[in-house]
Amino acid sequence: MMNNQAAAAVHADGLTVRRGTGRNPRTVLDGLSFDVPRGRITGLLGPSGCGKSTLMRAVVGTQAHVTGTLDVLGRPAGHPGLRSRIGYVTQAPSVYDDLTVRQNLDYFAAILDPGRASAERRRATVTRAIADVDLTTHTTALAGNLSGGQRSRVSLAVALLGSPELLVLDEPTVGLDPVLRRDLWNLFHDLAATRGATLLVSSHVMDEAERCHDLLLMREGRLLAQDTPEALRTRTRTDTVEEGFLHLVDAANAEADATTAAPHGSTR
Ligand SMILES: Nc1ncnc2c1ncn2[C@@H]1O[C@H](COP(=O)(O)OP(=O)(O)OP(=O)(O)O)[C@@H](O)[C@H]1O
Repeated sequence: MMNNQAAAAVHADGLTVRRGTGRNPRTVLDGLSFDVPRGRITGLLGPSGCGKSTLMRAVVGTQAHVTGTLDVLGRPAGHPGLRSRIGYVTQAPSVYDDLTVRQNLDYFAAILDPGRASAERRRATVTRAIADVDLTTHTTALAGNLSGGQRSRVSLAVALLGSPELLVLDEPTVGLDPVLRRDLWNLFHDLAATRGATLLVSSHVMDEAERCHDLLLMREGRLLAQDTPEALRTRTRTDTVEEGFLHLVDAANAEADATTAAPHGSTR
């Protein structure tokens, strides 16, 4: 029998995160338990503020006040040995505006793979990463002169440099036109299929859910469902993941209302 937990790229059990300062920290992730399977694309979907970025920060090890179990590539999240195995792209592109696209990539490649002896390998890696994100015609452009979408793709190229086993991408398609969005999703599928990478991709656009292999649907810091898009549609008897998500939200609300309205004589 396959051991899902051992095979998972990310395994969470009772994952809880409290954020905020002072005497009133808020629970923003509330006891999440899930697995992110290896070599597949898992979409992390839910409305703005539901906790997607916090979950991603916990996975890459940059989030404080994390409790419960959170294992990443077989090690506790945040373990130093995971740094080179994970590529992380935040919502704010982290590129140097006064460097060209190629110089940005050269800079980060030199940190990952330093030394004169690896210069040729670095050059090839940089060229491939630029091609991956379709910026070959912009290699000599200053990052500061690029559009928002192009800058995001430079960030993504940086994350691809080390051929990471796990890519954590926080809303990578925000602000992109439909053609670029499609091209990026094709790239994500290619990375999973040909390089065996695991991708955890967040979005609040539900139609992007249809492009994922697996889904984690979140709402208000809780997990509403973990399913494939098809299984979710079938289970909720809906035509789209968006309708399925709304169905689950309505069911959760009805359950909460029923609990609140429980009769006084209840034995609970
Ligand atoms: N530094 C912080 N201190 C306290 N609470 C925070 C902090 N940052 C975020 N939060 C709260 O944590 C919750 C989850 O935020 P998070 O950024 O993870 O959501 P999200 O789903 O990624 O939202 P979006 O799609 O808008 O990026 C929100 O209610 C937010 O207000």
